[in-house]
Amino acid sequence: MEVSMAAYSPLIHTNFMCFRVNPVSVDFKPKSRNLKRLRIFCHSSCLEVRDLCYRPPGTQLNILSNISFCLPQKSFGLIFGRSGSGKTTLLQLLAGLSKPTSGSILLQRYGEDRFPTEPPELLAPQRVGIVFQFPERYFLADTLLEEVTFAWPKQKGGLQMRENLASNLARALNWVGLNGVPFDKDPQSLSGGYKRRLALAIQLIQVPELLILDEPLAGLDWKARADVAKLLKSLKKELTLLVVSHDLKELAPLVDRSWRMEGGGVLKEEPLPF
Ligand SMILES: Nc1ncnc2c1ncn2[C@@H]1O[C@H](COP(=O)(O)OP(=O)(O)OP(=O)(O)O)[C@@H](O)[C@H]1O
Repeated sequence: MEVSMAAYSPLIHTNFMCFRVNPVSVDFKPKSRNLKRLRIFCHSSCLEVRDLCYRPPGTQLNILSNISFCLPQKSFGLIFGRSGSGKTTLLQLLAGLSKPTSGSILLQRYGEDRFPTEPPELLAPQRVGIVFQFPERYFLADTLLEEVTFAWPKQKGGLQMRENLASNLARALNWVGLNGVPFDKDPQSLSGGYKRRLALAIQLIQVPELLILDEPLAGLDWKARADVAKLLKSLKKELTLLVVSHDLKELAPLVDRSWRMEGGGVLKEEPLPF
């Protein structure tokens, strides 16, 4: 499902995140076919989604039914499944664009002893970054600099936040490989792959706790797809990524956990189907 500009524009610029934590060692039992049960170094926090249900206002049918899963910090989760099964709807709930009918979206933190440090906290939408399908369709500005700074706070009181964002800007552009591109370049003149990089950079400036991507390879040529997949692999070293995609083979090497969304909005952990 594509998202209207009205829904997208404020979101791409307003989802902020504020803090990061250090990794500790925990047991991680991936069910993916290609991964043995192993003990890896990870994760001082974990996204925990519990019993999430969604029924659009005024309807009788649940689009999402009792969805529960967890995704450790700095890992790559992939959701696949048939068109219309509810994948985009789930991403919209995680990003705070819609409110769940019931259930919760939490962040559980762990101490060095690998036990929870305190009860899980609600994951605020400001700490989630989201890149929608075909994000370049929603670019608004005439220059790269205007695009990345579009929704930075303009009022006087926002000075501190502007300074923080500015100090992250170079790092974000560097991260996605846009550091050599002139600030006055028209975003629409970039190649397909570089437009995706720009959409990612806008989210990375805010260093999200969770970065959500809806069909990140859709509509790109083979070279750009390979480049974006490589970029996602490098982002995974620093961020927690949750991706919805039909491009399973290209993303498979990155995947730590995968789930199939079935009809009726039921999510089941499942290895990739090939
Ligand atoms: N506000 C709404 N009211 C009624 N039905 C809705 C609403 N939002 C989504 N739907 C329906 O919910 C179902 C799930 O849609 P969604 O876009 O989440 O599926 P998807 O798995 O992401 O599909 P695709 O892979 O094609 O993007 C669809 O049948 C859609 O028409």
